[in-house]
Amino acid sequence: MRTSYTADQIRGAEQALMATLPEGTLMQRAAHGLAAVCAGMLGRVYGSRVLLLVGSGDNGGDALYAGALLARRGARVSAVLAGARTHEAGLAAFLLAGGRVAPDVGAADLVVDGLVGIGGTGALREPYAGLVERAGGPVVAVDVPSGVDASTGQVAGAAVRAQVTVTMGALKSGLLVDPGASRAGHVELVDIGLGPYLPDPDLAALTDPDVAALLPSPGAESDKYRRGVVGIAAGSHAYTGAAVLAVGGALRAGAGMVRYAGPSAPVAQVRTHWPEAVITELDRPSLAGVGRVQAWVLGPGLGTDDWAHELAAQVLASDVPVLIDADALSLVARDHSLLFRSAPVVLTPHAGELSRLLRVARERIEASRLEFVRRAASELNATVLLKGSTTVIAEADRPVRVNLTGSSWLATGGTGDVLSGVAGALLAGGLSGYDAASCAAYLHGLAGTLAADGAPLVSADVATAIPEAMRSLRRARG
Ligand SMILES: NC(=O)C1=CN([C@@H]2O[C@H](COP(=O)(O)OP(=O)(O)OC[C@H]3O[C@@H](n4cnc5c(N)ncnc54)[C@H](OP(=O)(O)O)[C@@H]3O)[C@@H](O)[C@H]2O)[C@@H](O)CC1
Ligand SMILES: Nc1ncnc2c1ncn2[C@@H]1O[C@H](COP(=O)(O)OP(=O)(O)O)[C@@H](O)[C@H]1O
Ligand SMILES: [K+]
Repeated sequence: MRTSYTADQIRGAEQALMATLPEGTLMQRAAHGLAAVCAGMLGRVYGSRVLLLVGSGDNGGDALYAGALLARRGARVSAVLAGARTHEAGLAAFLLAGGRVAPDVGAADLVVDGLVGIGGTGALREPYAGLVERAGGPVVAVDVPSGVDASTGQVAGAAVRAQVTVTMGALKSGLLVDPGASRAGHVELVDIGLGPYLPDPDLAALTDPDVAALLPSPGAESDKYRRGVVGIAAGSHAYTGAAVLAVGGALRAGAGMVRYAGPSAPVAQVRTHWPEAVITELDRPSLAGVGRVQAWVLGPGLGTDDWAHELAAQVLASDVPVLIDADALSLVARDHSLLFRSAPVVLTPHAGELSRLLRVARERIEASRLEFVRRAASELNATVLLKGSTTVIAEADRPVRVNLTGSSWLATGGTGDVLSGVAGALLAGGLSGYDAASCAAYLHGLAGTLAADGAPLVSADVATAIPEAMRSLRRARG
């Protein structure tokens, strides 16, 4: 499990650790780690040109001490002092090591962004914003890319786009969640001894072994019913493909059995693609003849008419976990009373669907994914998986899970339908909503990466690659 923290949490831990150490120790540890990463990026340090962007706080201090270490190894290091103040001891060490102060940015083999770290608030002000725009060359960000909110990943204006971010002591949540995550590039963590002082994390991210340990796998006593039967209420005369994809996701993710219920047009498609599915053709919105399931997937391609509403109401009146996706999210947005039930609910909206559920503009949700996924989980009393370039999963009183797998090739029609089937199979297999959603996002992202392999994929490829993704996890676990 990887964990991350807000700026306030980091500051609290740093203060507790600092109280046990001689003054300046932490900054020296930070600077050594930073200089080592810079040296690795430069390859040959001697004779290279390094430009430091130095702000008024300790983030600038880290940059100056690291600049001093590089200057001692023969780099030509210059520093633009952008703040009203400069870290005094850091500047003295930098000048003593042969660094020089420059009036403005110039050509460099490496730019070190020490403008602001966890002390940054809001959009970058001038002259910082202008420096960020003008500086050329590969950038290593100190602690967080300046302009990215360390706690949330929000970017309010100009922000550094780093190749590498060297972060001190522990990951900051803003490095894991877009838009901040895509500004951070590759993240290197420098151990400064903060571990024992860290509180419960703000975010948690599953890793290969975590997911391998959580995934259900059949034992000697298993049969198809014990492995989990998933019901899929999806598809309509207008949208048949979504049903095929959701059923495919559930089958490939290891459901013991998939029961599909829908009208004649998607039934014909599902029957053709998935002879394994047990199908009930519905001529009216009733689940009377469908048989028992351990979890439902409700919504892909379902439509939003009265027929769909009635079917959704029946599914939600059951006593098993229900995953609500796509059109069923629109039904719920119009009629929140559908969510009044005691069995677990997992919602899997993208930002547009969450915008309808919360009545908040889509752009605001994309800019502040953590805030709105938390709000949705608490207001709707459900596990909420918010899809997109960063997928985040929230449930009341648990750390938000952030998904670290995936590929932007997944941004293509129908991949969300596959995800709903995968998550449904895991719910039916006995995982909680929180674990089923997190593991499904992880597998789906991994399968997307495997299926794309650097080129376009179609959503059915993602379902096909789910077993390979599972195998790769189990291989990693040994
Ligand atoms: N504590 C420790 O043990 C360790 C800390 N470490 C390091 O210290 C960093 C935190 O240092 P910090 O607290 O001094 O804050 P920091 O991020 O440098 O910036 C604060 C100043 O920036 C300014 N400013 C803010 N927003 C702005 C904006 N939008 N646009 C423009 N300016 C803005 C504002 O200054 P003002 O403008 O008010 O003069 C504010 O005072 C941390 O990230 C890590 O790198 C490591 O060495 C490990 C040990
Ligand atoms: N830029 C991106 N990077 C990574 N994953 C993405 C990106 N954009 C979309 N995705 C993923 O692709 C899937 C798209 O789902 P969704 O929006 O429901 O599409 P559809 O409704 O067409 O099935 C989600 O799992 C989402 O997280
Ligand atoms: K920075």
